[in-house]
Amino acid sequence: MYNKSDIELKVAEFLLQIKAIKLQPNNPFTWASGWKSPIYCDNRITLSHPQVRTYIRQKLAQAIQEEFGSVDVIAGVATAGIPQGVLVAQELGLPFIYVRAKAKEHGTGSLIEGEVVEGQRVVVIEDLISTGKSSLQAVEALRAAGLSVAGLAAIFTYGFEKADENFAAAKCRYLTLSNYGALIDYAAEHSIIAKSDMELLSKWRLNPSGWGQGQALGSES
Ligand SMILES: O=P(O)(O)OC[C@H]1O[C@H](OP(=O)(O)OP(=O)(O)O)[C@H](O)[C@@H]1O
Ligand SMILES: O=C(O)c1cc(=O)[nH]c(=O)[nH]1
Repeated sequence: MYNKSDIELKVAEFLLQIKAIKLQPNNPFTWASGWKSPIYCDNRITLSHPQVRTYIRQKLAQAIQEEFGSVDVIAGVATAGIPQGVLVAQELGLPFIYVRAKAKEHGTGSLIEGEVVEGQRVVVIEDLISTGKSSLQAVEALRAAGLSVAGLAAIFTYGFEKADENFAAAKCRYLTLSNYGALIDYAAEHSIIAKSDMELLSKWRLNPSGWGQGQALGSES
């Protein structure tokens, strides 16, 4: 049986343990959306840890079966969603395709790689959702190619309202194994993140799109 809150906390624990969660308030990360952020969740590091990547692969596969039912093909979002998607496709014994951020400019000129079969039911695999823009760009490409998108599954979401709005507008369901709330709960319970950083994260989380703009870095108030 798939117990969501246990999985949310277990994945958060793994991400902290393997140092996939990075904090750099004084040297903020620039996200794909252009937002500046004191935190970065690098799910790519899970690939270097067989125990962690196996857990993620198995739990994503289980969640997909429970939430989305029968599926014909798994699609990965380039680049970080590709290896995770391959692992899930292997676990489920399904074909795999992937969606590039933009069409290849030489060779086949493809936007989607692999065997694209119109009418197939696909689940899209992403590593992480911030605004959801990268994920939904892949969803739209798959729909434009004639596939039916059952939903999207990712390892982690920041749980931003913006992402929920974007997925709702695109009429696309999504699930994630873990999220920012679970990460903060786990870190607080086990005193993993320093109090000063926890306070900074609380302020950041109130206005993530505006954080780091027009203020001295590391001293936002
Ligand atoms: O929800 P969003 O606001 O779109 O942000 C999340 C996206 O950002 C990251 O990809 P990135 O573009 O950094 O590239 P990569 O996957 O090639 O590493 C991540 O892998 C997601 O695809
Ligand atoms: O929004 C992003 O670009 C992003 C944020 C994050 O924490 N991790 C990541 O891989 N991408």
